[in-house]
This record gives sequence, C-alpha cells and structure tokens, in this order.
Amino acid sequence: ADLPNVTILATGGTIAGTGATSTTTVGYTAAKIGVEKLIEAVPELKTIANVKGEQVFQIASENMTNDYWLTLAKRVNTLLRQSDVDGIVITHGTDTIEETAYFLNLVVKSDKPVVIVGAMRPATAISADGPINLFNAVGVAGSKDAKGRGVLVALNDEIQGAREVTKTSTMLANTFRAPELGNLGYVVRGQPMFYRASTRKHTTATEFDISRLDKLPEVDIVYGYANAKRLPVDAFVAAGDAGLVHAGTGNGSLANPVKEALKEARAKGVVIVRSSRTGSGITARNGEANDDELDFVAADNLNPQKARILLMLALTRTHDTGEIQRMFQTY
Ligand SMILES: NC(=O)CC[C@H](N)C(=O)O
Repeated sequence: ADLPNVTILATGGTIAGTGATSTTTVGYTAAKIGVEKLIEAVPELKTIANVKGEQVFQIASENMTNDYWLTLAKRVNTLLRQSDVDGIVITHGTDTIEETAYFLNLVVKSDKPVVIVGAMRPATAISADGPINLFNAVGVAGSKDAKGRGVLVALNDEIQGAREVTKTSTMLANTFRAPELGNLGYVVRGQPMFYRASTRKHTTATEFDISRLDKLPEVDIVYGYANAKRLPVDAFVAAGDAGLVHAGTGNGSLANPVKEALKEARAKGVVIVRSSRTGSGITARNGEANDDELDFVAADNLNPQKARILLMLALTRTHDTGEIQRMFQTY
C-alpha cells in the first residue's frame, strides 16, 4: 500500500518484440507483445510499485510521427494530473527513443518522473534486456529522487537525460550515451542514484503547450555530405515546410549549392536551423556560416533530430528568428 503508483504506457519496440528463435537478436519483429504480458513477465515489479498498464499504440519506433507524440504527451499530462499516479514509464522502440524523450521533456507539465525504457534484444531472446530494464525504469519512475529532473531514459543500468541522450550503436546493449557529457546516474536494484542534472529548462519551466494542438508545424532535416545538391531543400520548400534543419558537416558547414537553396528558402519565410552531423559539440552561431547575415539559427549542441523537435515547438509560438535562437540557448 505504501508503494508508489506507476503507470506503464506501452508503445511497442523491441522490448515488445518476438523472434523466431532464442538467438534471434536481429531480424525479429518489434511491437508484438501487449502491455499486460510485459508486466506479467516481471512479477518482481509488484515489490517496488503498484503498476498499471495501458497500450497507447503498438509500433516499431521508426514509424513514430508527430501525431503519435501529441497523443502520447496528452495522455502523459492527463495521467500526471491525477493524484493516484506518482510516475510514468513509457516502453518504446530504441530507434527514436531520444526524440520522444526530448519532445516530452519540452511539453510535459509536471515534476513527476517520466521514464522511457526500451530494449536491444527482443523478449524471446536469451539474456533479453527488456525485463531488467523495465524493472529498473519502474523503480526510477516511482522514486522521489527522480522528480523534477526532466524526462529520463533508463536502460542498461544507466539513467540518461532526454536532451543529451542518443543512440550510438546499431546493436550493443549499451547503445545509449550522452556523447562527451555523460549519464545522469545509475540504477541499482531498482533504486536511482543521481550524480548530475541537466542544466537546461524542461517540463514545467518551458513555454510550450500542446494541450490544444492537433498538429505540429512541418519541419524536415537535410543532410550534409560531399557533393551535396540543393534538390532536397527545394523539394521540402515546395512541399510547404515551415522550417528546415541542416545536419551540417563539421561545425555545421554548408556546401555552396545548399547554402544558396537555404538562403532562398529563408527569403520565402522558412526558418533554417544549422546543426551538425558529427554527433557531439556545439554548432556555433556565426561560425561556419554568418547566421546574422543569413538570418539562420544555430542549433547549439542539439543533434539534428532534436533540433527538428525544438524548431517545431518554437514555430508553434513564433516565427521570429531572434526568439527562436533564444529558445535554442534555453532548452
Ligand atoms: N531495439 C529496438 O527497439 C529497435 C526496434 C525498432 N526498430 C524500434 O525502434 O522500435
């Protein structure tokens, strides 16, 4: 009775995946097992929390969309307003866990813990990581220590912050890292141990409100590489995008034809954010491009897929590039 009340929102992924044999760890099918079965597989959960499950949707997370995010975020906010919910665990495919985590980090309006968890091996595999990951995630979500830290990602005995965490390996169980900046802590026997906190504003301290939104602005990502052409930029602009994120080479550098296309896009009102494909470090304002002159925004150290999320949310508030740059320095 004294245990915390934790709701598990299931969305699919490998943690709910099944393979043909116990050694199938590649080539299995994600998003097969329902939330009740996930909970039944870990009877130990009863010792650390009163757990309830809800299947919000059932997808492989490469099929995540803005619409699914709005559905999920609204459900999280509704549940966290209830006095009988102390924390939430979201089971999720690992491919886009970092994006969902950062989106929720910006739009959840509560201090209560929200912990996202997944697995790298399907439920049918020997040494499946899903059950222990779920146990630890429920422990974190039920802990008072985890309150007010923003959305957390807990896998492989580690706790990562939503803003910095990224998937770094296609296959390893310790795929989740915050390059150069490190994890926030560990989970030991279902107990979180924190050593660091994110310094950027999140959850209750953001200016974003999705409660009355049923659509997000269209923002896409254009990748930088040798021999890059302007074609993708032109195609996204023709499709009516409100914003574009450039995943630049190095410190967000722009190939000449792409720079021309982005300049023209900006002249048509499209907001341009320069980020980097390198995986770590800051894309500095007025560094590899003159953002003041071009009227572009620099992504700080957000990776392109996270810069896309912040730009979408920023565009729900303003089209002023000065204001949007401020948001990239704030969140
Ligand atoms: N390990 C995983 O969860 C990856 C499976 C699948 N591609 C997904 O993201 O849902």
